[in-house]
Amino acid sequence: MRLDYLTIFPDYLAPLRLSLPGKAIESGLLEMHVHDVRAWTHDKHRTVDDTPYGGGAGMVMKPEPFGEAFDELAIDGATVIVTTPSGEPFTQSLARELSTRDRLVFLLGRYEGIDQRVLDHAATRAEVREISLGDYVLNGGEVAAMAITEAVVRLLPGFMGNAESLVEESHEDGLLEYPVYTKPASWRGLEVPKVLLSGDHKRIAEWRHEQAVERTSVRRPDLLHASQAATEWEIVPAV
Ligand SMILES: N#Cc1c(-c2ccc3ccn(Cc4ccccn4)c3c2)n[nH]c1N
Repeated sequence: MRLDYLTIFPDYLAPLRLSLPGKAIESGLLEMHVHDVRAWTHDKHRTVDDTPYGGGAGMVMKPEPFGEAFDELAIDGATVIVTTPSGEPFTQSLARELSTRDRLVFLLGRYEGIDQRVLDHAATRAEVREISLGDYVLNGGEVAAMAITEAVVRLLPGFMGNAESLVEESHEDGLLEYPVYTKPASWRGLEVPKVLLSGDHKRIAEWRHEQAVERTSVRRPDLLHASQAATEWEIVPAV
């Protein structure tokens, strides 16, 4: 998978190189290219923003630098991800869908956002997905891009050593994860649940499922209702 990021804060994404194991990049499983949008400006001040048509507060990111970047980077056929508070919610299911793509090109806005014509033009050349990290307002798209990147890349075949753990994770089966424990068996008067020390794998699996259902019903009843609704209507998830 190739990842491209168009941002005015390229250093913001530097930690991704730490969190995405270098071996994944060295092995060619992953290519990561971060681009400063100002590279495609031509004025002395390297201007990337201007006042909004129609008035209003703040500034809007100009279309020309993005257009020239699209041409030079040849984004045709890629999946363009625009992080924005007005996007579709980012979910594990969407992470799984994006992990099937060969190339993701992230457009990371600042100010009040990117001129809409950038997205409209991109849509004539690539798949465009406007994605929101959640219902709160950030100052730009970089944080969301890092979260989306980590959630997607870890699903790539061969990236995580133990593929089995991916299946048991929160949200993969529609439930939150069960509580986990490790040594010592007794710590500050707190004991590990005895069932986990029993060696009875069937009972352990049952206990873990019960814990996941209980945790989900308390913290995220919406996830339970969604799965119940799916069951009632026998919705067959897209494969
Ligand atoms: N994903 C995501 C986001 C963002 C996000 C993403 C990109 C930009 C580019 C500029 N801003 C500031 C801004 C503030 C107000 C209205 C519009 N834009 C962004 C915010 N906020 N919250 C999320 N879940």
